[in-house]
Amino acid sequence: MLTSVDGIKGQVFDYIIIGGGTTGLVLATRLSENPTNSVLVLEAGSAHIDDATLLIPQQRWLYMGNAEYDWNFETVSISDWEKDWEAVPQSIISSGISQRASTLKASFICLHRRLLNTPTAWGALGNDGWTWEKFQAYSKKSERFVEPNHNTDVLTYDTKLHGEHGPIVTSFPPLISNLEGDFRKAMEAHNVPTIQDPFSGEIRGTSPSLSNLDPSTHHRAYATNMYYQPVAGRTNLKVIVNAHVTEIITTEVDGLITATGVKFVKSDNTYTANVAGEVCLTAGTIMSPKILEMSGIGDPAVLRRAGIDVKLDLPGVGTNVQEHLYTGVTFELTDHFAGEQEVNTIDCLVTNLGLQQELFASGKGTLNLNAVDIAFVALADISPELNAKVIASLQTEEKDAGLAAQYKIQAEHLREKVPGLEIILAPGPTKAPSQGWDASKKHISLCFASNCPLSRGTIHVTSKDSLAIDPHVFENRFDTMVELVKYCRKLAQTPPLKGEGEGRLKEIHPGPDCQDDAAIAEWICDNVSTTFHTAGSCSMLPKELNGVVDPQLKVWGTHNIRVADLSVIPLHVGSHTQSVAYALAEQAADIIKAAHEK
Ligand SMILES: Cc1cc2nc3c(=O)[nH]c(=O)nc-3n(C[C@H](O)[C@H](O)[C@H](O)COP(=O)(O)OP(=O)(O)OC[C@H]3O[C@@H](n4cnc5c(N)ncnc54)[C@H](O)[C@@H]3O)c2cc1C
Repeated sequence: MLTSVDGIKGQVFDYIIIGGGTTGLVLATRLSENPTNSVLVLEAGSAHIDDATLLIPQQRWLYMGNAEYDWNFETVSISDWEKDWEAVPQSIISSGISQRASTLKASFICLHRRLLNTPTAWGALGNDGWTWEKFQAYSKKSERFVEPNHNTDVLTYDTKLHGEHGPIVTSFPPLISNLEGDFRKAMEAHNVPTIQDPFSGEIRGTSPSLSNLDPSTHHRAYATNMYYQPVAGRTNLKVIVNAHVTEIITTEVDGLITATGVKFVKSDNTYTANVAGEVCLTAGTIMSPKILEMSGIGDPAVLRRAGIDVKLDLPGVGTNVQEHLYTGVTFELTDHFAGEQEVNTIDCLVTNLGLQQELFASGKGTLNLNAVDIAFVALADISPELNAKVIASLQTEEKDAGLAAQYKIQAEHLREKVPGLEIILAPGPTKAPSQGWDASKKHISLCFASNCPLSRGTIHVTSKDSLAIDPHVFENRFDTMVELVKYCRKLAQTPPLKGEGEGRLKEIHPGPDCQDDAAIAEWICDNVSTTFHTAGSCSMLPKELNGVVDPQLKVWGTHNIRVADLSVIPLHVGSHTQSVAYALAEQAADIIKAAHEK
């Protein structure tokens, strides 16, 4: 239950979970299944239980950048830009990475994907027990799939691949764009097949994406309402919100750092919560390394610079940060019909939001519209020449041992055409109307993301209060993004997506004036964004490969501190991360339970 600081006075908990977001609430729910375990969750954000701002997924403009919901993190300037990065406006750079605050950690459009090769790669990087089979089993454990009863020609699936009894309801959005069939045929014309259901793990191709939406309410289904709320009455599970953790309190026992409690600030007062069992960090990729460093665990040079006493020399903390990069080409739709059906786009959310809000509850209207079709492709699909160039560069570049092990796998993936790029058929523009489009018209975008980054960023404290997030995103060239722009343009000219005659897709961003590679690269610099899929800052890797946690998710050199959020991913997934976070947390819960049953 939600509790006050007084509600935990004098208690010593079996588990303290830092961060009540996606992974934290899964862990809290599972660890408190045993009534003899006492579990405390400390969450920096507010509760926002039953908050329509979050429950209606398409209302992202209400929470993005709103300090009540959003941490509004900013990155530092990109440090090693291939071109003269002084010329790049700071706004692009500083809008790099941001995460949401609150127990109600929510995602945008809620797309679920699973990619076979990545959990296998985590195992190959020295992590016994991390396999595709386990990942698939834990994904199913988190999921309750509801079959669609509309657009069944487009919304294909294989029930065998989905969970039936898990907490997170997955379904397809009630409203689709109606351009999906034409998009698939255009992709097929470029030798990218249509696949029935990507949950098999073989995702190369175009397929319909699931959303974490409850079709009985049309609301977002996520950790707060699907894991936590049903068990909120458990007396052994306590959650304090608006509790900002600043430090894990430790002592040394038998040469291992051992947590005895957690320091947190609430309403400007500092408190300590005591632990007898374990501290589990689930504060997310950006804040988990910060909390470790604030606790004296990290690279001694970083800690000393920030004025923090070194308790444990662990140089991997805050390194190996990986992110997906995202933007899109936007087109005005000059013909509003695909065959007999009108194309649905989100433009009318700008011109007639009131009507759309009225329609929402009945499952109608544009607030129920979501992107459905995503094509996952390999770099070799869009440019065999660039693919060969990147593979060669991975073999010759100098790097540390941890990165060398990851690059070896990334080169294999590139050779084997493992999809590392995605193209999304998005039913709307990529920018706000103030940035140059007319909301009285209809728009679609071919959005794209580069999901298997070669560069690695860092997240480190610079003092006791400040954090430097340095994404290093363009260190390994942005030719891939340039090729993706060209590929999306080619797709827009491919029948039947193109439409009749001159075509129905009139490009407005970047627009016809942006043609040569240098101009496209410049446009990308100005328009690229995070996908909020940041991972890797507390990587699960052998210590000698710069790892932070072992395969049991325990911080190397500690007795009872684990990290169980997306920061432990040692090599980024080529898919969206939310379903990965649920599966990871389910596996983490079993690891922790097993450790204490011994
Ligand atoms: C805007 C946005 C859109 C997204 N869209 C999608 C999507 O469409 N599909 C998809 O698959 N994925 C999406 N994601 C990604 C997905 O939501 C994340 O990968 C996932 O939630 C990560 O889970 P986590 O538990 O690691 O971290 P989080 O869910 O971020 O949880 C961390 C929690 O810790 C809390 N915390 C941080 N520091 C402290 C502290 N010092 N003390 C106490 N608490 C603290 C935070 O407030 C937060 O609640 C999106 C993410 C964002 C931000």
